[in-house]
This record gives sequence, structure tokens and C-alpha cells, in this order.
Amino acid sequence: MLKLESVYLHLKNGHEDFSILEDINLELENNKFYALTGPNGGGKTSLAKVIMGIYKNDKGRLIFDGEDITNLSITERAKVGISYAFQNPPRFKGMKIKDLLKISADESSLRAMLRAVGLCPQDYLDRECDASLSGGEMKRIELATVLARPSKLVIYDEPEAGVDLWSFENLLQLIRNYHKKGNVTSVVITHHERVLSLADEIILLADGKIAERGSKDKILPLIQKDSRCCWQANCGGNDNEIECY
Ligand SMILES: Nc1ncnc2c1ncn2[C@@H]1O[C@H](COP(=O)(O)OP(=O)(O)OP(=O)(O)O)[C@@H](O)[C@H]1O
Repeated sequence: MLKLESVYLHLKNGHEDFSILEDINLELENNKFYALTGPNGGGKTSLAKVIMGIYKNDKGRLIFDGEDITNLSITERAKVGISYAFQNPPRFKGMKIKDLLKISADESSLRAMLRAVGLCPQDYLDRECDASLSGGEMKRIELATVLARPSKLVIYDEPEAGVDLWSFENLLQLIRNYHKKGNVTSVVITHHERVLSLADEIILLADGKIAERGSKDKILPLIQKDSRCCWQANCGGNDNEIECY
């Protein structure tokens, strides 16, 4: 359903150019539940943003259901059925939560959408989507908007981030139920073992490259051995110098 062919991404920070993704070749199958994991900074969010069209890849092609979507905008990709739930959902000062929800669903279902993610409609519908919402509240509201619309591919970027442990299992159940309705491919970017254990397949992304893919039993031991997933405190150099090694 989605095929990435030799995808590269560079990003500029000031005058410096950084290679973020390198020669990504990846095929996702219809109706499968994937976990995308790997070390911090490995490129998971960047890959999700390339698929959603938020970042434009420098080289390579993206094929979705047989159609070349490489040059489609974010809106056009949303229209063909690709959805992305951000790691840090954007805030919209001046916009009420009910207006954000109305983008995905009709007025009659707004209350049910909020209840489904464990928020009381009376407390939230008229609040603004601004910085006054906690990180976990904003994650739930965004999940509600994503799950309210039909998608063929949904990428959830660290749905566990900022969500309390009591609620996370319920949110995960919502994601699973949406997946089980069928005709949808789910990709959950995660560091959470519980999510890894539910996935049909785990994809390990490290250093901007697909390092491995397979079952939890195959991937978890590899992460412990992969030098790119190591703790970098001993990178050489001394604390008064910039250069290491
Ligand atoms: N605008 C940018 N300019 C330069 N480097 C960037 C930019 N945006 C991201 N990066 C770098 O790209 C790399 C990949 O970042 P990304 O957020 O995709 O990683 P990640 O695997 O999602 O990490 P995490 O597990 O911490 O969420 C990181 O080293 C990050 O510092």
C-alpha cells in the first residue's frame, strides 16, 4: 500500500546541512499494524513527516496504492487517506476545541469523540486549543480528530508521550479498535514495549537508515547490540572541546 523507494532527506540548520534520512527503502502492507522504533534522533519523526508531506524528500519516490505521491501536498496526501498524529500536536490559539473537532466530524459526534479519549465534553468543548492545555490533554484531542475520519494509513507519533499510565492502555485500545475495523494500515512510532508486543512487525530505524525489521523477539536483542542505539556519554574528546573522537 505504501512504498518508499530510495528516499533521502537533508535539513538545513543555519548554514549547516544535515543528512537525516538515507536511502530508505520500505514497503508497508495493507491492514498491518507496525511499530517504528529506534534510538532518539534516529529519524522516525522525520520519516513520518516525509510520508505526510510536511518535509519534502530530496531524492526518491513515494508510491501510495499504486499512485506516485512524491509531489503531492500535505492536503492532497490527507485526501488520499494518509493521517498523522503529531508527537507534539500543534496548538491553535484562538481556536476552540469544538472547532478543531468539527474539521474531522459533524457536530452531533463531538461529545462522543471527546468521551472516547477520556475527556469530559462539558469541560473541554469551549476551551481554546492553546498552551493552557496539558501535553496529555492535547495528545488525546488530536487522537480524537485522527480517529474520527476515515484513513487508509495512520501514523501515530509516540502516542504514549505525556499520557498517564492509567489512560494509555485505553488509548491504545482505541488505536487497536480503529485498526481492527479494517482497510487501514497503522504505524505507531514508539519506545513502549507494550506497543512493540502488539505489532505485526517492528521496524528499527537508526542513524537515518532502516536497520532491521521483524518480530519483537528478533528486534529487541538487536537494539541492545546495535552501536547506533548506544548511550553516547563516552564519545571521546574532553568537556572543553567541541570535537569528539
Ligand atoms: N530542522 C532540523 N535541522 C537539523 N537537524 C534536524 C532538524 N530536525 C531534526 N533534526 C535532526 O534529525 C535527527 C532525526 O530527528 P527525528 O526527530 O526524526 O528523530 P526521532 O527518531 O523521531 O527521535 P526521538 O526518538 O527522540 O523522537 C535528529 O538528530 C535531529 O536532531
